[in-house]
Amino acid sequence: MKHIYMDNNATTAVRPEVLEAMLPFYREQFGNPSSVHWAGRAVSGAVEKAREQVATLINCAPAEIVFVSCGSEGDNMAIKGTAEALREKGNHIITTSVEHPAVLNTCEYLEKQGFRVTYLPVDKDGMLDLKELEAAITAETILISVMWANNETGNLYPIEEIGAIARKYKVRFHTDAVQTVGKIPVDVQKANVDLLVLSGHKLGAPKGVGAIYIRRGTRMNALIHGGHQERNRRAGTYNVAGIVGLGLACELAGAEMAESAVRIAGLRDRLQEGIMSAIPEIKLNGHPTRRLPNTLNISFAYIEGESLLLNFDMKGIAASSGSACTSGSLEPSHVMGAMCVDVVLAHSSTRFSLGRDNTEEEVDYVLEILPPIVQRLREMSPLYNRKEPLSCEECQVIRKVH
Ligand SMILES: Cc1ncc(COP(=O)(O)O)c(C=O)c1O
Ligand code: FES
Repeated sequence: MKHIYMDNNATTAVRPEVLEAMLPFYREQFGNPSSVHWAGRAVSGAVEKAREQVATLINCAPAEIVFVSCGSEGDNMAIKGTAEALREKGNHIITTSVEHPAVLNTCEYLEKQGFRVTYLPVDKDGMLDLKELEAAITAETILISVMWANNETGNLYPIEEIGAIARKYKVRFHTDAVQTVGKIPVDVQKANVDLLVLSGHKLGAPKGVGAIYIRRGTRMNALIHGGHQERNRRAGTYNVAGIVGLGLACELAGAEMAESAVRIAGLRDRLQEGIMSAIPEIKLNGHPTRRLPNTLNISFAYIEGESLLLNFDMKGIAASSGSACTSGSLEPSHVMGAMCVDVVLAHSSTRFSLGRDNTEEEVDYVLEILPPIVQRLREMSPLYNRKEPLSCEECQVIRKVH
């Protein structure tokens, strides 16, 4: 059976060159970079080289990069570290209703600690109203946290404009760029961000490593206390091999980005157009143009995203419904809920996220097998046969989305 992987927003394969570069650090170069002897010295240079590679990709100074274990840790550090450090100044945080759980659940945690959080709504395309954002700022606001790209729809948020607003009101600005870095150009100077988070496993580096950019002079509390690594900003023995892998993946992504973004967008558009011309009653979720080059999120009315994925899986195709963190539950995604996608469509939202290894043949294979699967599932669907929208009262599956 063919294996076609179209779930690159969940995770990516480690690039072969990246794995090769990492291996020596599991073998002969096993030292702890914090040690002053030969074994430590042999690897501390590799960590610093990786720091430069990451910094170059996002246009900051190497000293402004702190290595962490994953995107979730970076988001926790950015938000909790700011909330604690600026508690005297104010207790209000602004974010959006479509953030990843790493941000949303951190904000909910802080609400329990006495912080006030504004969750900005989005329109039906999943976009923000910046006037609403500006109006939400008060004298108490200490942080604005808006993701650069949404993991489910691929929507790109106007980070430069939000950064300018944050500057105007002297509010700190954090962006979760886990889905963005490595896919499209990211420049922290142009974007006016103070804190930015990225994650290795989304760009061809391994799982278990990420980084946070902390603009020079940004006062933050640490999340993990212990040794003096990362100039007291993040304790814990370095994941040397992971960090080396992240550094190389960033360098490769930077070198290839222009070419690969165009190629991947071409494949994504071929998939989108093929689906749209072959299957009726579908809806594109997210903004049609302001989105990542690799992401396509479509709802196939009347069918369950989960059953579609199961049928895909049997044909060797890996895609996803909702985000990797929330799929497995039958609740529709909070992102679809925030976009007011109706219940029949929310349940059938399916995400294809392409990557550098996908080919035109793979797209064509998906286009060949998809229409008959959708047709068969619709024929089996009681909703399709009755041709009427489901009311909230009748909804057995969704607890509360609107
Ligand atoms: C937008 C976004 N933020 C944060 C994360 C969490 O990153 P990690 O898996 O490295 O913890 C993800 C992962 O899916 C994501 O898509
Ligand atoms: S349709 Fe709204 S809760 Fe079921």
